[in-house]
Amino acid sequence: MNSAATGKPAIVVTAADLAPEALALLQNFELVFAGKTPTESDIVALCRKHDPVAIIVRYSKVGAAAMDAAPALRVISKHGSGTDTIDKTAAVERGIQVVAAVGVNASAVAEQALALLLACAKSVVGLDERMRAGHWDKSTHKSLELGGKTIGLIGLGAIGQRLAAMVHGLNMRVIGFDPYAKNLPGHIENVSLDTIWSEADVVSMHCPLTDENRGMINATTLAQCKQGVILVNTARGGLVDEDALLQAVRSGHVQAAGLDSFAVEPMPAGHPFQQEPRIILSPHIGGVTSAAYVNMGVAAANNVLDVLTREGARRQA
Ligand SMILES: NC(=O)c1ccc[n+]([C@@H]2O[C@H](COP(=O)([O-])OP(=O)(O)OC[C@H]3O[C@@H](n4cnc5c(N)ncnc54)[C@H](O)[C@@H]3O)[C@@H](O)[C@H]2O)c1
Ligand SMILES: O=C(O)[C@H](O)COP(=O)(O)O
Repeated sequence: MNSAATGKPAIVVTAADLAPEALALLQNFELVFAGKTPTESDIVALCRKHDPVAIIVRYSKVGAAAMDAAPALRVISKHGSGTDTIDKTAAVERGIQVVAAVGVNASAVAEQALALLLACAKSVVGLDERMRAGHWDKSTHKSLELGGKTIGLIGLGAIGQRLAAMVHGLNMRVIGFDPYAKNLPGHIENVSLDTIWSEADVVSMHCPLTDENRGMINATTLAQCKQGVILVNTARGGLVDEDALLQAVRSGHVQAAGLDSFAVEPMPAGHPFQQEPRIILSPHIGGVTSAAYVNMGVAAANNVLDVLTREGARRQA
């Protein structure tokens, strides 16, 4: 619906801002920003008030209630790759298109996964803290050498394949599990999940979160992993049973974990991960380099424009 104030159709953005390059593409729309930490009910209220033609999703869930509050809604566009916070079934039922900006943050996230992996293998954070406290651990410390070790990538799409190329350069053996991947480069072996658990020294998550794979890293699968495995998760927190991971790190079965995504975000104060030095944390910033932030905004905006243009053309035909 067009805004009474501006006469322009509205777009709700579930964030506080967009890159200037994305704003420039959306000048013919009234942009309604939901703020830094919007809840699902905030989005529903904004939809009811502004009846947007599009929602650009960064934070918060977008479910059937938001869709029903916005009769003009034609497209839900993810500022990024993962669409797990969008109720896609409800969108299909209502003829609303869901689009994602897949690939534009792949290098950024793969680099973050590598940074977390290296931080785990080389104890970067712990050694830094020890030195600042006046210690010199040269005679006692031994790092893990990744060259020659096996990494198991779960999900071999844009990010998984970028990381595969990076760790191939470290002379790691790269195995992966992806039931849908085709035409993989020769340095990646697509194997069964059982092979991942039994052969990987590092397991790194790069698949979408779905109802089928929620909690796939759990007490059972962790127990199947090699003693001393490192887990990296830059995908979605819901893929990991956090209690099971914590127990496995505390027991030493998991040597270390590098996490950029969490079951609940922002991670609640007092979360036990904060007390565990062998769990390295980053606040879901894997996809947010300066370049990727621009690219995600531009792709999300262009995806909105594409759908609205196609819809307009279809209506005129
Ligand atoms: N931390 C971040 O900031 C950040 C940024 C971007 C993406 N992500 C997450 O990473 C995920 C992957 O992103 P991408 O851009 O590589 O997406 P992508 O679509 O290019 O790749 C995902 C791959 O996972 C595979 N897959 C689907 N279900 C699977 C399953 N059950 N087991 C194994 N593989 C499966 C698909 O076939 C596909 O090849 C996103 O869905 C998102 O959740 C996180
Ligand atoms: O799925 C994604 O691409 C990420 O979660 C990043 O998206 P965001 O930084 O816009 O939340």
